[in-house]
Amino acid sequence: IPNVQYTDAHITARYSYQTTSVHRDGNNITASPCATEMTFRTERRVPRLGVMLVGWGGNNGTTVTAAVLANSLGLTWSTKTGQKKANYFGSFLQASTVCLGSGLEGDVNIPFRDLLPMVHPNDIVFDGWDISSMDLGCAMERAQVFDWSLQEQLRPHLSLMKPRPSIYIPEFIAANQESRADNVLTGTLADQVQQIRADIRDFQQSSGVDKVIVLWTANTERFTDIVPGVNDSADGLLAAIQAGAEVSPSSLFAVASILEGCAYINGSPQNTFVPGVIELAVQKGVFIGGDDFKSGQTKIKSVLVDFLVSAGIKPTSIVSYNHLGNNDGKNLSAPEQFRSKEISKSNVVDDMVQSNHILYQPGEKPDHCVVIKYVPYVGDSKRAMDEYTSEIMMGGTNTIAMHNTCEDSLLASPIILDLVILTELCQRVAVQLQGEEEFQSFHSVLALLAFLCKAPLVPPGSPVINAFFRQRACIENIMRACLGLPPQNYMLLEHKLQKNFLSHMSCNDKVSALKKVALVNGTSKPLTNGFCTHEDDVAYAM
Ligand SMILES: NC(=O)c1ccc[n+]([C@@H]2O[C@H](COP(=O)([O-])OP(=O)(O)OC[C@H]3O[C@@H](n4cnc5c(N)ncnc54)[C@H](O)[C@@H]3O)[C@@H](O)[C@H]2O)c1
Ligand SMILES: O=P([O-])([O-])O[C@@H]1[C@@H](O)[C@H](O)[C@@H](O)[C@H](O)[C@@H]1O
Repeated sequence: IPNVQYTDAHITARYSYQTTSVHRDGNNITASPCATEMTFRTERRVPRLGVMLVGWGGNNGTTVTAAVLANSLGLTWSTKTGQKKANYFGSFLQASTVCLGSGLEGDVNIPFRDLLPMVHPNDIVFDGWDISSMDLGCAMERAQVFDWSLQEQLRPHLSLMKPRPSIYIPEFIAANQESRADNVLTGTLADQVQQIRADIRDFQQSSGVDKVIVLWTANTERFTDIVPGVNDSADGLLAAIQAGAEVSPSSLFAVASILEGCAYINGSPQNTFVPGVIELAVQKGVFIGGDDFKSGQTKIKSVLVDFLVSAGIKPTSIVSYNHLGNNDGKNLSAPEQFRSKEISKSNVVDDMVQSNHILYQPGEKPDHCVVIKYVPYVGDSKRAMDEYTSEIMMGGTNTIAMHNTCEDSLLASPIILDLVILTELCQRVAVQLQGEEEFQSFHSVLALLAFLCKAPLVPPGSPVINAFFRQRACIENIMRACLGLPPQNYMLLEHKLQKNFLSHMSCNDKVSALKKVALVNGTSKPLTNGFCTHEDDVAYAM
């Protein structure tokens, strides 16, 4: 296809970025179509990826590591409801599909992961840190997430995995975590940052991975005050660390990762990314992303409120209650740590509410209440109850109530995989604007991860989008752009006119044969037959 070129090294696609520029002059609004010509270039070689988890011995850390091991070993196990098989349900890359387009046979849907060459979770190598010294076999048992018959198969492998000693500053997490802290670094903050950097290098060298991504899935910290001269600039932050000023463990890990050239993702709600961290990431051209995995109640909220507001129904009261008994819940039972979570769970409706000035006056928003209670007996099985009350036509009200029970770590673990795999893919994408020589990468603040986060971190001045399907379409359409394919428009005009014009469409069907290239371990060779499944370790390219 003329606008896409395949070499062994790259997929290079010329793309016309079509937008609508709007100018408002009083009550007059002018909308003009715009086209920005650009070229997307994607490296095709998929690297061997190492993921270092901060909080590796926690429920999420052990669960995601164990799940990858179970999938890579193809494990099955017996339960009271029958035989279970390892899978990646809950990962949008591994377990959801996209409509590639339509042909004479109708829509063609393919696995999301097959749009572009990307890391397969089975191939990820894990390592990490924890303030608890417990090996991952015992930590898996402590987490109480997996069936016993599965744990027995996994334990011999996981027991060999031991978290590295970590940075521990008690004031940042709940006091009830102190009994866990038997695996902590000593020395100055600068010494500890150097140790974390050495750990990253040691892991890369000993494991033989090509690149490392660091992800925080340790406990939620209290928010950090932004202090001029301490954390409001990169230089100030580096000097503050040398001087031993107050810097949170999560920010210290971010600094260490960035200085080692490793992307850093924050799966918790605290403000790890103080201005100094963001500036350092931009200076070093390293990706950062977060905050707070969007896994359960908040994910549903970003769908339900979008549906209600888009349908012209006015949510006026949202109450999100849940209780859980895992260690995360224990940490969140402390006020300052709960406050961090309350903030990230509360801001998720802002963009949808602000988009509809018919329903809401400027500054008006629904009542929104977040409650989290710690009930040890229920463990990782979070019980969530939500109530959405809305105004409907002519003074009517509509109340939606829902109850949602799940193992919280089995919701978060696939999110962790999507975060690191999408981040690694973005590290291989570059964009050249027409008329410019150089190719540029995405901004260091990787806003594309918004789909996976409760409180998306975006580049300064960028809009924060929380609406679930807008976020998902953003990822899909950017990946389509890398293939030179237009965004999905869902118009299906070919079926809506009096005369069906399918036969007149100058599209793929007219192209003698889609150039399909099998991508096997980074090399490429022409396919001899039709599309293959991912299980054949191929990706599609047209
Ligand atoms: N569905 C979910 O599970 C979900 C969703 C969104 C966000 N989160 C967030 O993910 C994080 C982890 O959740 P979890 O259920 O795995 O919690 P967890 O308490 O089971 O695990 C956290 C781990 O971090 C360790 N830790 C604490 N401070 C540390 C430090 N400074 N360095 C290294 N390790 C440290 C703890 O020892 C523990 O093993 C929490 O912040 C939680 O709020 C979880
Ligand atoms: O993802 P979600 O269900 O909206 O939010 C969850 C909270 O409700 C839960 O109490 C907390 O322990 C998890 O860390 C997660 O943040």
